[in-house]
Amino acid sequence: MSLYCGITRRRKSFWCCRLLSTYVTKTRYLSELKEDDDACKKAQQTGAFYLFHNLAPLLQKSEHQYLAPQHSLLELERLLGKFGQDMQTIEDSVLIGCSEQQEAWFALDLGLNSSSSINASLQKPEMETELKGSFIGLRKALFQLNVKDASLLSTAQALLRWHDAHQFCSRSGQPTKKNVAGSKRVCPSNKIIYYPQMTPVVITLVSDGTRCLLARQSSFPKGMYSALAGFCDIGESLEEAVRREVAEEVGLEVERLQYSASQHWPFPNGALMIACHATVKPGQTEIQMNLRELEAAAWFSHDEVATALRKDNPSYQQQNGAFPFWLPPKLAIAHQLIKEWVEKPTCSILPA
Ligand SMILES: NC(=O)c1ccc[n+]([C@@H]2O[C@H](COP(=O)([O-])OP(=O)(O)OC[C@H]3O[C@@H](n4cnc5c(N)ncnc54)[C@H](O)[C@@H]3O)[C@@H](O)[C@H]2O)c1
Ligand SMILES: [Mg+2]
Repeated sequence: MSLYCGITRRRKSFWCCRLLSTYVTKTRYLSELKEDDDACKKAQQTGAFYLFHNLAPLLQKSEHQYLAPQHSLLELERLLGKFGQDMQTIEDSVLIGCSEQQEAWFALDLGLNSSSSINASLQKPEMETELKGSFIGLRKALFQLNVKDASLLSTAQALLRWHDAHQFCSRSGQPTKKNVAGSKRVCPSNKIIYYPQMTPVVITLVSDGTRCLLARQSSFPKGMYSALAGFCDIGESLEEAVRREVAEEVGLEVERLQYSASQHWPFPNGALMIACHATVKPGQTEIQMNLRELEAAAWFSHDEVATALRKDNPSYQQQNGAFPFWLPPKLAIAHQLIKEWVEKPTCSILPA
């Protein structure tokens, strides 16, 4: 017994003294900032701010891509002062991450119609000149950002949007108050805590063993086809959501399902995209398209898909008036799912 205790003690001290990895240190720092308002306020002093206006991020154009500039608290205070804005606006900022050196990153929207920023929407062009950038819709800019900025700005936009839409307690009707990091809102009258939410969405690449099924909605850019996507219903498992969505949209029953990857997606209101491969029952490949949801759906050969993957978004129209077939850009999980199938078409017919 005593020997056992000795080993346990030695192990414990080993774990406590072990140098934590940068990732673990960073994660724990962020978790501390979410729980400790004073620590988070302190982090703002040395932190960096990403600016938004009505949920459009401030961006600077650099050759073929956009860059997301950072601003210090001092620069932000100077900007707010110059435009006669209330310094309290800074309290609306939300924590979105930190660097490896533990410089905290925040996002702040200068244009949302909270009481402290009511005049800001009038000053957008002047602010853009002052900040040497433009506030550009994320849908337009997302695919011209590097992976780090795309991920940070997607998180930031989803969090800012959630706070803007959850200003009041749904039970008491009283204004809710955010913590400094913006990881929750609390109703002062009944202490109900609201946490930011995202909606689970399944995205499925259906295969019949040799071909894959791609579809388009009328709202997609012309010529672009993607895997089948759909919001999970309440109470559903991931598997049930995939089966239902495929049945609803193209009238087919899938039988084998394999999880591939997931991705946070900022549209329409912050979704967790869960990507899967699935196969249809042998011989059951006749598409019965749901016209309320889709404009077109078809089976595509391996060659057709592999060729389309190599092309960028073609903005030209063919002579017959049709638009060439193309696939979602690299950053979208749909692209990754399709690429995975092209590289290994059997990935969707492995036993689940
Ligand atoms: N990142 C990617 O690669 C990728 C690819 C395709 C689709 N998507 C995303 O997936 C999302 C869902 O795809 P879809 O539009 O085909 O879904 P869908 O097939 O479930 O159809 C959308 C309809 O579902 C209903 N709906 C049910 N729950 C909803 C909820 N929580 N929020 C909004 N609408 C809800 C609405 O009537 C809406 O019109 C899209 O918004 C799109 O942005 C992402
Ligand atoms: Mg759909």
